[in-house]
Order: sequence, then C-alpha cells, then structure tokens
Amino acid sequence: MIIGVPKEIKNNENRVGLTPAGVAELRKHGHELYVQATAGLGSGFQDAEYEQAGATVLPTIEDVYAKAEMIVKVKEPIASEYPLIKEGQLLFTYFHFASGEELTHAMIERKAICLAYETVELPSRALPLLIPMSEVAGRMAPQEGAKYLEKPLKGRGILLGGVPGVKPAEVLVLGAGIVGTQAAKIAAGLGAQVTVMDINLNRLRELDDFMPKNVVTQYSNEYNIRAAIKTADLIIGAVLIPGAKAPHLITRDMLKTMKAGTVLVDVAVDQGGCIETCKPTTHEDPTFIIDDIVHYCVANMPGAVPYTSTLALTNATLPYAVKLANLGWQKACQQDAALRLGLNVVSGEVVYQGVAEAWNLPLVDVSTVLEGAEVN
Ligand SMILES: NC(=O)C1=CN([C@@H]2O[C@H](COP(=O)(O)OP(=O)(O)OC[C@H]3O[C@@H](n4cnc5c(N)ncnc54)[C@H](O)[C@@H]3O)[C@@H](O)[C@H]2O)C=CC1
Ligand SMILES: CC(=O)C(=O)O
Ligand SMILES: [Mg+2]
Repeated sequence: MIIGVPKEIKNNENRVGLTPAGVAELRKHGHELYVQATAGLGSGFQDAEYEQAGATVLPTIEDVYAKAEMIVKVKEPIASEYPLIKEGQLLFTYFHFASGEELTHAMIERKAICLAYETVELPSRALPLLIPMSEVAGRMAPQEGAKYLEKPLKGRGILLGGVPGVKPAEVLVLGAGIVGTQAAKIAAGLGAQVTVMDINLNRLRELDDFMPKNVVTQYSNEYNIRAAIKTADLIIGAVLIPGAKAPHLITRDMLKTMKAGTVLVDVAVDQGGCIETCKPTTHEDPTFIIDDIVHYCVANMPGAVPYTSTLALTNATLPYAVKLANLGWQKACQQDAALRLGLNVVSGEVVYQGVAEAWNLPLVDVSTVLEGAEVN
C-alpha cells in the first residue's frame, strides 16, 4: 500500500503520525512510504532519519495527499486539507466527529474512509488508541491547572500542595477513566486534596484500592457536583461517552457558586466538553475567563509534549496501521472487531451511532460498507 504522512498543521501540534521506526516496520512489510518534509521535526525526527528508514520525503502536503492510499496522521484534517482528500482515501487519525459538524460534512462530501483512533474499541471496552494520549493529557492536567492557579495567570494564587501549616488546594476530577486516574495520581503526588467522581462504582472501588490517602472517591451526580465545586480550586473534566458528545456536568449557572480564580481544565473538550462554558482553545491562547473562572480547554494537549506523545501514540497505532496496510481497510475491519468500531464515516455514509446522533444524520450499518470484502 502507498502510505502518506503529512505534517500536522493544527496550532502548536508538534506530533507526527509515524516515527522512523514505524516507517521501517511498514517498509519491512513491503509498503511504500511518503513523508512530508519536516513532518517529524517537532518530535525530534529529521527528514534524513525517515529516508534512512526507507521513506521518500516529499516537499509539500499536496504531494503527500496526492500519492497516498492511506494517510496516517494525528489530528483531524483542518479546512485547508479538505480539498486534498481523495474519494476512497483511507484516513487513520483522531477525528472527534461528535464535536465537529463542519468536519463531519466535509468528510461525507470527500467520500473518504475515516477510521478514527478514538473509537477503536476492544471487547473489554478499552480504547487502545485513545489510552496513550489520555495518559499524557491526564498527567498534564494538574500541571496546567497548577500553572493557571498562579495569580499572574489570573488564578486564585494557591499552591496545589500547600506548605506545612497551610492547607493544600482542593482538586475535583470528574471521570475516573484514563485521564481522570492519571490526573488524580499527579495531583495527589503534588500534595493536593483530591476528589474523583464517576458513575461507575466498580471503577471507584478500584481507585479506592490503589490511590494514596489524599484521594477520595465520590459518586458522580448533580447534587454532589454542586456541593464539591463550591470549595474546589482546580476542576478537571475527564468524562467520556465513547464517540458521543460529552454530558454537561457543570452548567453555566454553577460558575457563580465557585470561588473567583478557580481553574477549570476541561480535557473532554475534544468531545464537546463536560463544562457548558468550555470552547476549544489552542496552546497559543489556552485560557479564557467567564465569571472570574479560568477556563483551560486545549483540544490537543499532548501536542505540547511531542517527544513523549509521538512515541506513546505510535507505540499503539503502528500494529493497526500495519494490519490496515497489509489487508486493506475492508478486510482488516472484517477481521478485527476493534478496528471496525473505528470506522466513523465511510464513502459518504455515517456508520458510527454517536456521530449520526450528534448531527442528526442517517446511520448506515457498518456491515453494508464492508460487504464484498473477502475474509481470509
Ligand atoms: N484535550 C485533549 O488534548 C485530550 C482529550 N482527551 C479526552 O479526554 C476524555 C476522557 O478520556 P478517557 O479518560 O480516555 O476516557 P475513559 O473512557 O477512560 O474515561 C471516561 C470516564 O468517564 C466516566 N463518566 C461517564 N459519564 C460520567 C458522569 N456523568 N460523571 C462522571 N463520570 C462519568 C466513565 O464512567 C469513565 O470512567 C475524552 O473525551 C478524550 O477524548 C484525551 C486525550 C487528550
Ligand atoms: C486524543 C486527542 O484528541 C489528542 O491527543 O489530541
Ligand atoms: Mg484532542
């Protein structure tokens, strides 16, 4: 298969879809690789390393899209990339369609095959291609929160860990999945008093077993959330309903009940956010303030730590990229139920329920787009 790796063009997105090691692995399986010049630079990979691994480096993004049967990247295509996408071209990347109406319509119109990292799902319900970036964003969330709690950055001016004789800050984490767990661990490590809420009691039981004493768990409901936000200094949004819009657990009216200078880090912003007032921001301009509450809503947090994130992401995506390249998307998705769940928009049809519901579009059963693919 002919595989293309364009340079990411989202604001401050320094990750890249394949490392030189990934290129070498795909070459070993007999595939042709085209990488856009300087695509890996932000993650520490020179063009020459890609060439040594067997890729051809092409000067422009147009060249890469024109050549490739499969595009492997990190973030969703942005508007300037839409016209480059060819009918039937396989795009293997994050999409977050449930928070991108324009993107959804653009991909329907281009008749591309959109296989979204974030909805590839194992029978255990784990999301293997979201987990590594959730680990990164979860660990970053208290770090960003601590920064914006500083007074010059418009926060309350409180140190997460306090000092001897002065109480630590209170951190509320909504959602006890991958992001929430990592966030709680780091916040606790910095000495904060942490409360983690989830609707999954079994998950809260697990956390209760292994978290340090300064992490407590509480069932997530509106009553408990309304009470907890009054005293919280830092609130981290980490809920997910896979492939669907996030529920608004903190609504506009609740901001007035919080302390001025409270910081909200809504990691779930890429699925629309679990805080009603959150709107996606960029690393260049990450925060805004409503009712004296600092909102941090960067939709590609891991993009700021590409040396860690690119390796973590490609560790997880490469085996799937190899499978797609070896078998073609139809056979690969016939054979691998996890990969099949990654199909969101195929040849102009929406095949993922959460996306169809988000934008009121007809849902086509995924089996109909896979018909005719022979299974070995
Ligand atoms: N902004 C960014 O740069 C990044 C954002 N993310 C996003 O972070 C979000 C969380 O991802 P993961 O932790 O991997 O998901 P996850 O599936 O591991 O965890 C989500 C948790 O939310 C819980 N939940 C659902 N409804 C809830 C409610 N009403 N109250 C409390 N908890 C509830 C679930 O039970 C689950 O434990 C996703 O939207 C993901 O896309 C992930 C990585 C980077
Ligand atoms: C998960 C995601 O959207 C990101 O890593 O940017
Ligand atoms: Mg994101």
